[in-house]
Amino acid sequence: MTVLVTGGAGYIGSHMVLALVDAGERVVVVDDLSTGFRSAVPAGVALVEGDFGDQALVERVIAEHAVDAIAHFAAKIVVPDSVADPLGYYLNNTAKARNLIESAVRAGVERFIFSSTAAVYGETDAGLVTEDRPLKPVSPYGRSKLMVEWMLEDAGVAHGLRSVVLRYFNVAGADPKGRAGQSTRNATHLIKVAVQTALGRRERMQIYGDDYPTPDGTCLRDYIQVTDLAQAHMDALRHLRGGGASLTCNVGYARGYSVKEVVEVVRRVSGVDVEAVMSPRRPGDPAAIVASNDRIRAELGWVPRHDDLDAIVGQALDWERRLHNREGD
Ligand SMILES: NC(=O)c1ccc[n+]([C@@H]2O[C@H](COP(=O)([O-])OP(=O)(O)OC[C@H]3O[C@@H](n4cnc5c(N)ncnc54)[C@H](O)[C@@H]3O)[C@@H](O)[C@H]2O)c1
Ligand SMILES: O=c1ccn([C@@H]2O[C@H](COP(=O)(O)OP(=O)(O)O[C@H]3O[C@H](CO)[C@@H](O)[C@H](O)[C@H]3O)[C@@H](O)[C@H]2O)c(=O)[nH]1
Repeated sequence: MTVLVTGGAGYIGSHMVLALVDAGERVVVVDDLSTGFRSAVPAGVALVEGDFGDQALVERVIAEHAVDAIAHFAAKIVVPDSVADPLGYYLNNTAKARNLIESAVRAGVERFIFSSTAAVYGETDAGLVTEDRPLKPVSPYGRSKLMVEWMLEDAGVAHGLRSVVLRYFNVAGADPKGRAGQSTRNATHLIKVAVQTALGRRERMQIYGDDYPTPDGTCLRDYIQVTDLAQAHMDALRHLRGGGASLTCNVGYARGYSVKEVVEVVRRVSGVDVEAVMSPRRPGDPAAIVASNDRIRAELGWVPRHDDLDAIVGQALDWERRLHNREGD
């Protein structure tokens, strides 16, 4: 039995590949390396360079590797880019996911784990977001993912495909053993940008909007450590292999930090007085979004082990230093 990981050369997918290899699982990665890196796939793991929407390719991989489960990470992921290029996002994240789901059904793969996002909720009022909140995504990115959730639900009813949909909140940090991290070029994620600024890779950073209805006026987010997130997928895989029913779960720590608080943590942990310039709001950003994680704890037995923003920032700093030494990868 082999797990097919789409997007396994990317940031989060590569941590999932490590978790699978650490657990003794067989893995095959399909990745077109559009934002991922060959070097992120550990030696000994098969990397098929190609498009996950290419049904002939995917069905051949499923047959050749005896795939019994698919963990689908591959996507375009930048919220403001999705506002500028919605059709590109709907093609890659939605239309190609339709093909992949059809390939799973045709090839008899019955287990599917999907990387969804907190962006499916859109604006939320105060309090922790539970999975049954109304889904009103405010960006094409969020909509492109929500449609995949619906396809999985419908394919489950029609074809018996069982799925775990994981709605990640803001993913950050790196493998605590230093084997993987976020290598994304021109990254837009807050912690990565702040850490790069601390290390002098960027002169200054921007804080997008301080007039939100939040305690300090900047946006609140729930930062989930990437190894804890990979573990959620391992728990989901065990659930599906054990015959568990389809499920949708948030993955977050139920604790929000404002943009200003994150920048302060980066200043403290790095010892550098990062220059952060107040700027206008960025399109597509909801004011606050913090997860309830009761369901994933109860249904999948997920236990977070890395819920510590100082440590997350420390891992991101370590990885960024290492990346700099390896530039040209
Ligand atoms: N980073 C976050 O904070 C976050 C939060 C919520 C959800 N997610 C979701 O997690 C998943 C992984 O995100 P990431 O941060 O690791 O991004 P990433 O860009 O590092 O990884 C995406 C990977 O998918 C590959 N890819 C993209 N389109 C492809 C295609 N058509 N065919 C084959 N490969 C393709 C890229 O080359 C890359 O390796 C995405 O689905 C994203 O929507 C991320
Ligand atoms: O240089 C920066 C970068 C970000 N921000 C702010 O920081 C917050 C977090 O932004 P970012 O790290 O870009 O994450 P999000 O836009 O919240 O989106 C992330 O988190 C979502 C889930 O919540 C995922 O679906 C997306 O893929 C992922 O990019 C937002 O308020 C941004 O406006 C800044 O102020 N300055």
